[in-house]
Parts: sequence; C-alpha cells; structure tokens
Amino acid sequence: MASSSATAAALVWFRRDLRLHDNPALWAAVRSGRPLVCAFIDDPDAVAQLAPGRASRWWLHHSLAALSRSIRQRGGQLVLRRGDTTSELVRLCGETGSSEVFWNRGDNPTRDSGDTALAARLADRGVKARGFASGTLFNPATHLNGSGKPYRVFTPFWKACLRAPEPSAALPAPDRLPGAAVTASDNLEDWSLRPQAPDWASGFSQDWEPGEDGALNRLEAFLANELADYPQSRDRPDEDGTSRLSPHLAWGEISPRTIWHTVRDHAERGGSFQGGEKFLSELGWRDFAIYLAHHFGSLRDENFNRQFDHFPWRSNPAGLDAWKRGQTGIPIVDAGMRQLWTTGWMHNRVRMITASFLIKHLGVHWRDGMAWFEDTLVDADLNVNAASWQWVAGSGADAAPYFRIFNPVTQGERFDPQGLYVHRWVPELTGLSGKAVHAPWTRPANELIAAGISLGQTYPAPVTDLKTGREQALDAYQTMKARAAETPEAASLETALGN
Ligand SMILES: Cc1cc2nc3c(=O)[nH]c(=O)nc-3n(C[C@H](O)[C@H](O)[C@H](O)COP(=O)(O)OP(=O)(O)OC[C@H]3O[C@@H](n4cnc5c(N)ncnc54)[C@H](O)[C@@H]3O)c2cc1C
Repeated sequence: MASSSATAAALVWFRRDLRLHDNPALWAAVRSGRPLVCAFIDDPDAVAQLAPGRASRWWLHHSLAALSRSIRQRGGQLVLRRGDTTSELVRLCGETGSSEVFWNRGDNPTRDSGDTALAARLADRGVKARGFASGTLFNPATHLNGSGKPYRVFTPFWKACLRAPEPSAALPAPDRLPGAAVTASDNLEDWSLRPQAPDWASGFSQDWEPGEDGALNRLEAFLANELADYPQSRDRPDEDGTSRLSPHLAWGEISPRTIWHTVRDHAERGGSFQGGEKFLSELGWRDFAIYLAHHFGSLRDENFNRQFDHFPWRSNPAGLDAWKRGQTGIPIVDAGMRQLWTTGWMHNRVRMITASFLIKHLGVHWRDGMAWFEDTLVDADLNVNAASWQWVAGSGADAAPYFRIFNPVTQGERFDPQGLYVHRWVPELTGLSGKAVHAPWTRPANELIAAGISLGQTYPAPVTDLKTGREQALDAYQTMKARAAETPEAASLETALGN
C-alpha cells in the first residue's frame, strides 16, 4: 500500500513525547532524508493507551498547540487525527506515501505490548515500524540484582543505575522539518480537550506554561533559584522548593536525560551541584516506577503485595466525596485537595498526607484515590501514580509499612509550621495561626469565635476522629494479616516478597 520510492515520506507518530529536542524517533526520521509527516492521534477507545484524565487533557490541548507552532516554524505540519490508532496510521501512510512509522516507545507495559501488536499489523500492510527509547534515564530492561531478578527496593536499584554508564547525551532539536505534501488535519479546537462542565481548569494557565519552551524555562529557573536548597525545601509545601517539571515530564515535553545533563552542565558552568544529587535521585524514583511496571506489569490494577488482596476496605462514599472536595475538616488534607483542584498539581509531601488519610483514616481503597488523581492531576502518570499510591498504602514495592500511619496534624505542624500553606488554600482558617491552624477542633471556643470560625458552619468538623480512624486502620491491617495467613499461597508470597 505504501510507496517504496526514495522520496516516500517518513511518518513520525507523537505520543507522550511532545517535544522536538532529544526526540530519537523524530531525529531518526529527519536523518532518513525523507519528507516528514508529523502526526498525533487522539484515540478515544484505545484501552492500550489508557486515555488521560480531564486535567491532563487540558494540558494536552496546550501542549499540542505549542508543538504545532514549533513544527510550523521549522517548515513542517502537525497533523491531528482522531480515531483508532492503527486505522489512522495506515490511512496516513496511504495518504502521504509513507513506508515507515517512527515512534518513541510507550514506557508502559500495556502500551508497549500494544506497540508490538501494532507494529505487526502495520507490517501486514507493508509499513515498517521503528521504535525508539526516550522516556527514562536508564533502560528498564537492564538492571537486575545479584540473583538475576528485578529489584524490588529503590536504593539498590538506584545504586546499580549510578554504577552504569551515564545516560547518553541528549539530541538537539532538528533545525528543519521538511514537511511532506500537506495532508488534512483535524482542528484542535474541535477536539474539546479542555474541561467544559464544569470548566474548572480555566485558572490553570496562571500556574503553567505547557509545551517544550515552558519545560526548558522551568528547568532553567529551578536551577538558578531552587536547586541548591532542594534537599531541605522539597518537603515544605509552604515554599516553592521543587521543580514543578512533573507535567512536562508526563507529556514528554522534556526528556529525563535532558534534565540529567542540564543539571550536570549547570555545575560545570560554575553553578552549584548542591542539591543535584538529591534532585536526580527523585528522577530515579520516576525511573523506578517505570522499571517496576516493565518487570512486574502495571501496578494500577493489582496489589504488588498480594497480601493486600485480603484487606477489608470500607465503603465510605461520604468520606471519599469530602476528600475530593477538600471538605474533610482536616486542614492540611483540605489544603492539598483544593490545591489539586485549583491548579492541577499538589505538593509531594501533601500527596503523601492526603493519600494516607484517605487510605488509612477513611479506609478507602487506594484505587479510588488513584483514579481521582489520574483525573485531576496535570502530571498524571499511570506508572508513577499507581506506584506512589501503592507505596502509601503499604501494598507497593519498597513501600512505607502500612502500620506507620501519618498523623495529618503533626505532619502539618512539621512541614507547614506557620500554617501558610493552609492559609493559602483554606482561607476560612486564616484567623488561626501557627500550630493552631492544623487542628481547629482542639481550640477553645473563644479562640475560634475570635478567628471567625464556627466548626460545621464556616469550616467542616473532622469527618473522622483521628484516633478512631487510626485504630480502625490498624484493626483492618490485623484482619488482612489473619485472612492472608489462612490462604494456602500465604507462605510462598512471604518468601517471594522477601528479596
Ligand atoms: C499519592 C501520590 C501520587 C503521585 N502521582 C504522581 C503522578 O501521577 N505523576 C507524577 O509525576 N508524580 C506523582 N507523584 C510523585 C510526586 O509527588 C511528583 O512527581 C512531584 O510532586 C512533582 O513535583 P515536581 O516536579 O516539583 O517534583 P520534584 O521534586 O522537582 O522532582 C523532579 C521530578 O522527579 C520525579 N519525582 C519526584 N518525586 C517522585 C516520586 N515520589 N515518585 C516518582 N517520581 C518522582 C517527577 O518526575 C518530578 O517531576 C505522586 C506521589 C504521591 C505520593
């Protein structure tokens, strides 16, 4: 079906790699010397691609607009198509005479196995698929422990990565993208990617600059202003101490190895490397989540530690609803959930606190919290999100033990000591300051009246008593252990998880 002439176009299929620099698939297509067709396909039914949530689709809209501009400036065109991926790729090849499709692999077991099947379907139609790796610092297939098995614990995994050769240098953005004869494209506006009912994302633009330029600007600003203090300030939600590169990474607007080398070059150019090691190790956690999915399959659907299959989760729709709306009456939890809703992002420390509160104090399955984050985070990443939720739940790899239950009040006092983060997102409580803001229900009536707070009226009373919630969580954990011990597979599981 496709033309075999030397001038047949090369089709570059963009996915979660919406960038021109350090894009190996694009680079190889340019080097093939053929005219290019750059395409993005919105496949609503692609289970294999796992459709992004609503906040991510807001990001996608703006990121595609930015990518389209950059491609146009270099003489090409970004073609947008909506429909079944295979059919659209085949159709595009037919329309443009392409005989090869270049893409960067999915970094997700579901997507990768979908890719293999897709490559076979394309081969049947005479189209060659060329896949490249670009989404991680280190190849997830490479590092195994002394017994030849995949690591289950982060520290030895990361040490092994650091002993390996450094990630190769990032590729530059091509100067020119010689476009093939223009082919029809959907109109981005017609895709209605931005949330409409309700349009809660209208304020996101104040916080974010989606697109490759936004990503590179963010990295430069972070290196100049925040990197040196990162090891201390990264845990403080009341400070701007982290890079906020996560949505750019989630959409592939910047590659991890670009970050790696820019951080290292920054030190060599006379900047400080202070903070660099810690910062790069956080990127290592991202690699680890992808590594786990690569070796053990998606963590989205199954407990990594199968003992948790016996966990007695509670049905608590009212609690889940209050949590989503930032109306639990626990200030640091409500602040985090409102930051998420308003900006599409939440500080890492507060993600841990909010997730722990939902799972442990409210007894709600981690999968329900994960689904809400997938829908509302602009940085929603199926591997990282699932691994992180399971980490908090205690069911994941190298997870925090379930019985270590965060107390949201002491967490707030420690990481938001003046209550500034809570004040920002829960303005009802600005009349209280310091530690008092984290536990309004413990304050004397006259103090609350002076602060203009009436619990249950101006701000909710706690949805659960923290002590009771904690005890219920520990009871549930004991129930799980007892149930798991009764199952025949329990002993072998204990052994398997021990390495
Ligand atoms: C319950 C829960 C859910 C999460 N869901 C996501 C998600 O869907 N997408 C996502 O990108 N991150 C997720 N994280 C990890 C982390 O919270 C975010 O990556 C981080 O807050 C992003 O902000 P930043 O870019 O300023 O991070 P920085 O501190 O500047 O870190 C730099 C980069 O390292 C990576 N990183 C940092 N912390 C982690 C971590 N704990 N695990 C894996 N990678 C990390 C991210 O890619 C991040 O952009 C989740 C954490 C928790 C506890």
